[in-house]
Amino acid sequence: MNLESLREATRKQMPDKRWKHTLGVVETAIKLAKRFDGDPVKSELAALLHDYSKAWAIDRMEAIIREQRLSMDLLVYDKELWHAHVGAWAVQDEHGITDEEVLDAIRYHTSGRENMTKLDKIVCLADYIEPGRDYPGVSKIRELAKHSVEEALIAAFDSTIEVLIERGKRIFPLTVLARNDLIGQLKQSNNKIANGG
Ligand SMILES: Nc1ncnc2c1ncn2[C@@H]1O[C@H](COP(=O)(O)OP(=O)(O)O)[C@@H](O)[C@H]1O
Repeated sequence: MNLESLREATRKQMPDKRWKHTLGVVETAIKLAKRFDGDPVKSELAALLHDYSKAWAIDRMEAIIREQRLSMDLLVYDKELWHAHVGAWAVQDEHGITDEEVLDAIRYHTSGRENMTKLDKIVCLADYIEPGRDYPGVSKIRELAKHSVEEALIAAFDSTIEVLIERGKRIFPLTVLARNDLIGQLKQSNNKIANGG
């Protein structure tokens, strides 16, 4: 399947507002890939497909999670998390996408995870800072994203965790693990710099 028909198929899954957001994520992911030595081709593909199932009915997503045994523990957390796992399954099922790196970047774009790949980081961060995003703290995250994917993602996860706490919601633990891991990665790279390389 070529990129143009994937675009059309993806556009059909969502309302115009979500499609506009998707195009913003694509544009931002390509920029981040160029800035941080990522893979612009995979970044474009994963960004295009990241919200493939976002507008699907909750019942449809729940059925897929159960039938495909995607990640049963997901069901007790915010439904906003479901589309990422369902989307990774759907693009494989409907369009034969088999690149595990791309599928993982779709699957973990909302929560993050431990040991995020560069592609995971790029797609997740692009989703937080694409030009259409407007929420408290977004300009600080955009500023950080000019020099460090890790620092920007930590700030992004902080903002999500803060909102979840304010609203008294459960926190899906992968986001906490992702944040801890990114802090460790930053410490390591700072130590390397302090020790001369
Ligand atoms: N660790 C988490 N635990 C619970 N809910 C989460 C977590 N991370 C993200 N979410 C939920 O997912 C939402 C963001 O999902 P996202 O795919 O970025 O949707 P949108 O593109 O509509 O902002 C957050 O507002 C929050 O409700």
